[in-house]
Amino acid sequence: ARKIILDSDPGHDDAVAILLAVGNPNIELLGVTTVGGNQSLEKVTYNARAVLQEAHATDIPVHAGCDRPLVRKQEVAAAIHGETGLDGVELPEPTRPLDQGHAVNWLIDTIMAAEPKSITLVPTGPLTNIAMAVRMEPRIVERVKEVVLMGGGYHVGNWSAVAEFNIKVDPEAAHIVFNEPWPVTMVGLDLTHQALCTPQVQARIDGLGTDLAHFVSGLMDFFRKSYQNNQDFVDPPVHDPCTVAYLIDPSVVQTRRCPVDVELSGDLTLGMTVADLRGPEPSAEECHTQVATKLDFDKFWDLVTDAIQRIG
Ligand SMILES: Nc1ccc([C@@H]2N[C@H](CO)[C@@H](O)[C@H]2O)cc1
Ligand SMILES: [Ca+2]
Repeated sequence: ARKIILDSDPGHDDAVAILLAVGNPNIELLGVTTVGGNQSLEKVTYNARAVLQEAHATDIPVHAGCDRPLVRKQEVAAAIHGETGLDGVELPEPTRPLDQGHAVNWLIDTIMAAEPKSITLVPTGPLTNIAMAVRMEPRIVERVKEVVLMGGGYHVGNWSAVAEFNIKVDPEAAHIVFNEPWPVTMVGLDLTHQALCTPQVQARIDGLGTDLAHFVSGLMDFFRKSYQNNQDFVDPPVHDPCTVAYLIDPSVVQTRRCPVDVELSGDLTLGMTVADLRGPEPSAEECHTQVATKLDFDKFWDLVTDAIQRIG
């Protein structure tokens, strides 16, 4: 199984990413780390613990990380995820205490103790924790198998005309992560806006009939209303699990190798992930970054539904 660490800010779609990682047998979720993003660090950390509780996965450690960006002031996405960061459902009381120690230290210790190239980092929030870990222990860059992150977009923005929330909230952290010489797959909005939870998809999930199925459906109801009211979408795009789905089955997500860098000083373009799609596609030896382009919608939702069913 593919060993992963989910660095997240739950968040409705982060929650689905956690469930996909817990439910799919080809993924071994080593732990969840949290970062301030969709809501405060305290709220997203509670939410991560509650989602794992709901999935009966109380063996999975949760470590809290950075509560704000490296440089800039914190911004949350309360309009999308609500005051709790996971509005729309009753959250179970987590029985597993929050694991002690800062997420950045746990990330470094876990990666340095593991077989080289055995752990995949899956960030689905602002990249503050990952950037801090890289600066504290540069050797994690050569030891990590790859980074598959939800963030950015080469033609799409959602927190500005051209920038995506996870990147724009902490662009300096993103700049660090994209410029280290490790394999980075950017699963950006170009891809995740295809991962729409249509009423048909939601009905199929709800139809599983379990408490967890209804929990996920409740999350999607809230997420749909938020997206309708704030982003003029009919159906909500469930961004974060696209990263895990790609790791389970690479055929679910088509990619294109290209240079990607993060704008740090543009008035209009701060936080933009600038992908250079010109000319022939470079090789992996020439270019360590790739972007996700096309989603296999049916395969993706099959994986999500299957994981929810397997958890029971
Ligand atoms: N409008 C909006 C803002 C933030 C997010 C969160 N940030 C990423 C998408 O921008 C996802 O990780 C999601 O959790 C989603 C929608
Ligand atoms: Ca997220």
